[in-house]
Amino acid sequence: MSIVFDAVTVTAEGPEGTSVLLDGVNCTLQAPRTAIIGENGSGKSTMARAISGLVQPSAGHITVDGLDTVTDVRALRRRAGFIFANPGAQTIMPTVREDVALTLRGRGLSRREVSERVEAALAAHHLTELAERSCQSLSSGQAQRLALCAVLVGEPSLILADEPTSLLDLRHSELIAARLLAPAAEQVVLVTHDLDLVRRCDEAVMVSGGRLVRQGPPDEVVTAYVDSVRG
Ligand SMILES: Nc1ncnc2c1ncn2[C@@H]1O[C@H](COP(=O)(O)OP(=O)(O)OP(=O)(O)O)[C@@H](O)[C@H]1O
Repeated sequence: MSIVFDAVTVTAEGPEGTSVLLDGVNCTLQAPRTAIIGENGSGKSTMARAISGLVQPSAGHITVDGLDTVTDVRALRRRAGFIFANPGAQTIMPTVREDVALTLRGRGLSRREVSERVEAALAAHHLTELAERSCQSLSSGQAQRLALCAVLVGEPSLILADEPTSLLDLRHSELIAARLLAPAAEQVVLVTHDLDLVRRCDEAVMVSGGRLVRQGPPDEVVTAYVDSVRG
């Protein structure tokens, strides 16, 4: 798969006028696992949200395997799974099991197939014991695991994950990192501050002030990032 940013600018209107969130970003992301890194407010989440079509460029275009993120958004949503930074916003159904099953609705699967896939996904994310719990009653880390589980059960070709391990304890960070870095999807794009996780990806890009300032092997990009912070 290939994600192409072609002269992408994203702006937002606020009380203080127009803010530039992304500023003329050009890049092609095609490594199986790409990490987006940078300081708070640099534009990482905006990049991820723009790839998913949740945010629209005010200039330029983004394509995912040739699908335009604005005009082909429905086709794109069928292929991509998005894990938000605030996982509580992502649960729709009352219980954990129902929320995972929702992803498989409308796909023409038999009840048995749905049930088998849901139970396997719950087990893989250590959620079986919480399956009947109300989504609203989960801790933040449990909600983050549920969000990932509900995305992965749909077997998307592309996973966009915004800080997927930020709320997790060490054991579950490892579990989720392993799930994301294993070939769970053809392509995974992660926004993260976890530099160990970045080093386990195939490529990294660094964003600063809404611009893409570096792209390359994770070790090199992490070193440039650390140097830029420490001066
Ligand atoms: N709707 C909006 N209106 C105005 N400014 C916005 C809007 N959304 C984001 N921003 C600003 O755009 C900039 C980039 O935000 P973004 O969420 O992409 O940063 P980030 O790199 O993901 O940061 P963090 O590491 O803190 O999650 C920030 O300065 C943010 O305040």
